[in-house]
Amino acid sequence: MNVEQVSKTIQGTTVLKDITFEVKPGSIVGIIGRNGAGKTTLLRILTGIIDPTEGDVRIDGQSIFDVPEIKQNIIFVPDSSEAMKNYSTKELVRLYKTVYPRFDEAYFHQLMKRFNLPATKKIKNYSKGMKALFSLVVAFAARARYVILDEPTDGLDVIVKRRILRTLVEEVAGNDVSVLISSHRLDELEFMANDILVIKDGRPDSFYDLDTMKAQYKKIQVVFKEYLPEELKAHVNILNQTGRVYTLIVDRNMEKIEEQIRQNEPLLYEELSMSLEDVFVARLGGEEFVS
Ligand SMILES: Nc1ncnc2c1ncn2[C@@H]1O[C@H](COP(=O)(O)OP(=O)(O)OP(=O)(O)O)[C@@H](O)[C@H]1O
Repeated sequence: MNVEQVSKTIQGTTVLKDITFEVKPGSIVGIIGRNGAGKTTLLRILTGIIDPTEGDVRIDGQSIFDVPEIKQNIIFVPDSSEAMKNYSTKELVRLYKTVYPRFDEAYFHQLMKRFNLPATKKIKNYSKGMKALFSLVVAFAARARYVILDEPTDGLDVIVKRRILRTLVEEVAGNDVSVLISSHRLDELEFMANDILVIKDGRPDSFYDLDTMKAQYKKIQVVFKEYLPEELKAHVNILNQTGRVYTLIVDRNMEKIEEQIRQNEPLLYEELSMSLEDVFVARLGGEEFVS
């Protein structure tokens, strides 16, 4: 799937601007950004629910907006199953079969059994966890090549969460499905995503494979004799400060800053490993993260 310079303006406001990236077959792409950055709007465009103001989304070179059948390759799992609530499992299977001709009923029943999901007359009778699992069962049974998930583990207990994440990883590995996930759970994305798209105020901030992204920064723990020198404050991200102990994120290219830190003869200077959460703070943190 190729997302090409997608922009969206809603009521005169630019919600997305020039988003371009590629989803490779069999990969998991995590979409991260602060609240209101435009993630859900982007997912809705990628699914063909709303049109972009500019740009295109193509699968095998064909636009999902020009060739409606192409949308059979994409399934969207929204963050709520509200739309399904008054349907029975049977009715939903029938419905999905009309939209997704490759819907695999045998696989559907296999997954229902695996998750101990009973058939129900109304989806609203399911618990929150059951609803989330059911949405996933339907999505994978549809045999779409691209599964798009908005906050798939929001509000779920740890057991259900793990089952969902494991199923996602298995599907990608076993069936060559590609998954796009918008999530605030960076620890979860870190465990499974190959690539990460960072959106900042509707604009692409970066698109990297996770390892390259982490390699761009250095996380260091440093203890100064006094406090962090003023001249450094504007050039580092302070992740944490306890007394004179600082955890900082420094851009790898900012050798001058590192040199300046060392010139202050810190009592301790230690490199730590970067997490995706650290990258998020470094790229999107802004002022309020700096103490
Ligand atoms: N239909 C709409 N009408 C007006 N504004 C909209 C509409 N849809 C989205 N927006 C605006 O677009 C911006 C991006 O919203 P979006 O829901 O895509 O963000 P998000 O990154 O998914 O946020 P969150 O992480 O909080 O769910 C917000 O400022 C929102 O108010």
